[in-house]
Amino acid sequence: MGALPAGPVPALELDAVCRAYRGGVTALDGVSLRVPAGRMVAVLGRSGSGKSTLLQCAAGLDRPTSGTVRIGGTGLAGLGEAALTRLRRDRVGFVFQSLNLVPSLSVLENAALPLLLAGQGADGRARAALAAVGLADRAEDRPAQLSGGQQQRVAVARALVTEPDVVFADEPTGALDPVSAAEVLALLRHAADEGRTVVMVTHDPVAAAWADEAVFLHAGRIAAHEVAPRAETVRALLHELGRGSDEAPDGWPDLRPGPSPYEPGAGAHLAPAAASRYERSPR
Ligand SMILES: Nc1ncnc2c1ncn2[C@@H]1O[C@H](COP(=O)(O)OP(=O)(O)OP(=O)(O)O)[C@@H](O)[C@H]1O
Repeated sequence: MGALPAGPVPALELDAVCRAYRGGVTALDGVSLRVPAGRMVAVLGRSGSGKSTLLQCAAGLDRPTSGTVRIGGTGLAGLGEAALTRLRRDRVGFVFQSLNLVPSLSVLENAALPLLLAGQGADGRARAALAAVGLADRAEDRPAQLSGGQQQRVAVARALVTEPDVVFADEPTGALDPVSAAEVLALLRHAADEGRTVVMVTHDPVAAAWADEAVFLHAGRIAAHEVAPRAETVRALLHELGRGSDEAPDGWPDLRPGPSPYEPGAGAHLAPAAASRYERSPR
């Protein structure tokens, strides 16, 4: 393989990442992905295509069998557990579908949790993070006193409280009604517009339309990607994908073993985000 062209360091870079599980399942089979700072990427694909595994490997929660993951140019493979934990704590935020809020803690304490765990003063920053998600007045409540959408906004506040470079979101809107989902998506979009990188796994074509790019996984490989995705085209691609077997569906660009669409500079042609911060306008 030739030397990579020089360019700005991507916020997130996966190079030929494979993840095989015992028992012979290859969940990821040579995934390469480069995401510059300030980009929001949606990861789609049918159940079992490897989306969660991709997120786990990219976030340093799981270690690939082979291939490399870099966050801000730092290779994760070379880090010991303590350094990896620090990197995750300082530079990465997570939002999960299952929220993971601590019921016995207040909303404010939940938002502050990453800072508290790091032994840092948390109150001011956590209040600011709560204000940013519109929940300043619910700081003293317990999570159970909030709606599902509000709880997910607390989870977003917690993910952003450390001002991370990269935010990973796994089905962040899966359990929400459309209005609450739009509120959460607007917050993630806003984070990207502020310069953070957002990688979001979703099954929802409408959610994917908030992203700058959509990546479609099929049998552990990137089968296609779409720049400035629209819900209708994402839906159509997912439909095609659903009809596929273990091979890339007919008519899909098979990107193996050619270059990744995420080579440096690949995003330079992207149109600026079409949406206002809190309301996604149709493309
Ligand atoms: N710990 C594990 N041990 C063995 N196989 C696993 C493990 N985790 C995932 N797999 C397998 O790896 C493949 C990819 O799983 P993954 O959870 O990444 O898919 P996914 O696209 O996120 O699916 P879903 O949309 O259903 O969440 C599947 O075949 C799954 O069964």
